[in-house]
Amino acid sequence: MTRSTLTTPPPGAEPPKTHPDGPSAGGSLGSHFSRCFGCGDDHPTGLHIAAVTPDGASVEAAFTVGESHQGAPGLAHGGVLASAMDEVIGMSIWLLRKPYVTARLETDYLLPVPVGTTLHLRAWCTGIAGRKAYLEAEGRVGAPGGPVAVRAAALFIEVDMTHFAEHGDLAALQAEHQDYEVNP
Ligand SMILES: CCCCCCCCCC(=O)SCCNC(=O)CCNC(=O)[C@H](O)C(C)(C)COP(=O)(O)OP(=O)(O)OC[C@H]1O[C@@H](n2cnc3c(N)ncnc32)[C@H](O)[C@@H]1OP(=O)(O)O
Repeated sequence: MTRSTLTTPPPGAEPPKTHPDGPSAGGSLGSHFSRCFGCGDDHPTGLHIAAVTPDGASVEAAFTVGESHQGAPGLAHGGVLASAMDEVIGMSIWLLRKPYVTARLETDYLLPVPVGTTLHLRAWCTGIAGRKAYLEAEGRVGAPGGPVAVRAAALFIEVDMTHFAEHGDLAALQAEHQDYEVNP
């Protein structure tokens, strides 16, 4: 894909080290927050993406484009597809059990995606350099080996829990993840 230097691991980047508390090969990831637009079960209009990890290091999910995801008539909105990419990439970095946020997301749209299409999504980490994580994702039409409709590359930055305390609603996050501490 067309990927900028900002989302390309620099020389010396290390492979990701998955956390022992993360799901093992074949396990489900679950939602990181019930009201998340990408994965939350309680979000009324969200994407409801549910992922598994085939190997403990990458994630896979299926996302069916619905009526509410249209941009042009009958076709998926590009922003919705970018959201799906962001979500599975975020799920894949959560295998490290450290909080990261999206700093940069690059997306290539290779094929139009009609309403009713199931996209088979996959995301993985290509390297870690300090607080920076480099990640990629793809969405294939109809089957895990189908044609690639969307590709993405991302730079995620590791933050600490004060990021959510200062800018968001840490209490809501901790209500679902009692293990998070603001000052671990
Ligand atoms: C606990 C579970 C939580 C799960 C969360 C799931 C989230 C799902 C994914 C999302 O949707 S996250 C929501 C969308 N993203 C954001 O709201 C992030 C908004 N941006 C920020 O909060 C800050 O800009 C950020 C934390 C990313 C960085 O700010 P910092 O002050 O911590 O770091 P700094 O600006 O010093 O940048 C650190 C390094 O990253 C680089 N960098 C930061 N932003 C960049 C960018 N956009 N492009 C390229 N490089 C970037 C920056 O140049 C620098 O490189 P060097 O160390 O080499 O100097």
